[in-house]
Amino acid sequence: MLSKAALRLVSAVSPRRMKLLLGLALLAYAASVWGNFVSMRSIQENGELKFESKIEEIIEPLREKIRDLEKSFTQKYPPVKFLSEKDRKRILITGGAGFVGSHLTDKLMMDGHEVTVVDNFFTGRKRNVEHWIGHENFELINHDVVEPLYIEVDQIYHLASPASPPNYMYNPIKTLKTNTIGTLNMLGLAKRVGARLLLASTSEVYGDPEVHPQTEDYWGHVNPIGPRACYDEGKRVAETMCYAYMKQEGVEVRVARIFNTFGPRMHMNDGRVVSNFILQALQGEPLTVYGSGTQTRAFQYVSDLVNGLVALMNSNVSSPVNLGNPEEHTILEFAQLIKSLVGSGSEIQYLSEAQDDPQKRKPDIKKAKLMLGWEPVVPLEEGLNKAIHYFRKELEYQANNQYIPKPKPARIKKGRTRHN
Ligand SMILES: O=C(O)[C@H]1O[C@H](OP(=O)(O)OP(=O)(O)OC[C@H]2O[C@@H](n3ccc(=O)[nH]c3=O)[C@H](O)[C@@H]2O)[C@H](O)[C@@H](O)[C@@H]1O
Repeated sequence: MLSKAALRLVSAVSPRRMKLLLGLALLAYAASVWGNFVSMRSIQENGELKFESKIEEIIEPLREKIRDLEKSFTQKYPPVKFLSEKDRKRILITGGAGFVGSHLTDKLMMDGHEVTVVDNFFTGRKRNVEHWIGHENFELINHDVVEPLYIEVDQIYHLASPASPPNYMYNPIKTLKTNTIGTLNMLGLAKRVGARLLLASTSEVYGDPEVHPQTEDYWGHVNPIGPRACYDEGKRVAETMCYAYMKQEGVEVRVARIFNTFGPRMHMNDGRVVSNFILQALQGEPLTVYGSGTQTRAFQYVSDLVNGLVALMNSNVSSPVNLGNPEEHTILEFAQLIKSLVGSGSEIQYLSEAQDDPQKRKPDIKKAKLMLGWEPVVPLEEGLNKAIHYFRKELEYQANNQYIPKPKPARIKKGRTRHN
């Protein structure tokens, strides 16, 4: 039926119309083919777009990570002043990676000087100065001052020596060598290059003092054969060497008698009273008081000491100067203060008295006030809170990275025990 009707229609159409119709059909076919092609392309393009945006989603966080890594590799240093050639000094700090030395390094670097730190890392740590490594004004040398050193400098801050009683008693001969041979070497260097040398001496030169508070003209009361002598006598002879080089060789010397100092970057195992009490209070352990706790000390915050050292170095005072905070406390009062600042319920544990422990100590700082215009400005509690914050962070750090090495068994060789 349908084919008959179609035939009739076709025969009714003239050949011209037929051509037109065929042309139109061809055009429609071509259009439909093109349409399909275009829609397929757009599906494909859409797919590609989606694929690309998916890849972008994955890549962007990776790019972000690379940017972060690049940032962490491009070391950012603390801000440093620009000093003209005339004002910029080449400064050597022996023991510059230690507790006091590293704070002094920070100050002198930020003031715009060129600083060379020399340390044998017995009590110092690279970590204390790592924020300067790579800076054009900074150099770190792993060197023991017991060996000579040949460098060109304008000023020498000679701080190298263990300062905590357990550390300096650990190897008394080494403590003596550091304070005698080490000081001779540094004075020799100062003489050779015409540098000024500041010796970090100590309140321990007064021993267990019979004069209170201690003035610079007091000669002291030291047991020359006791357990503290390696440090006390080592520093006393170091002072003697400074003045011999000054008189005989014309070396410019400065001598700072440093009283008890505390602050961040004290070693966790330092063993001095401030770090011991803070760590004990933070961990809820008993605070170990040696003896009755009635012995006294006066504690200064490290930034005050650093300002005093720089003021002394740049002054014209060549005789010894006390640098300390005259606020005196008994050790027991000090234990109670730290307990309350930490908010700790730790007990007080009385242990036997340390041999030759000075029974009272407090600096007379009239000379520093008058001749350097210096005095401590950081209140004890403020300084202690900073130190507590530091040790709290150190404990957290330790807890997250704790690595307890297994003790190595002694190696047996040919039937005999060898000490590793
Ligand atoms: O901190 C310092 O700058 C000084 O430290 C020590 O001198 P010392 O006063 O004996 O320092 P600590 O070991 O902190 O002792 C202070 C007092 O606390 C007592 N102490 C210490 C540690 C402890 O856990 N418990 C405790 O009661 C000691 O017996 C002593 O009476 C060094 O010998 C000095 O050279 C140094 O300048």
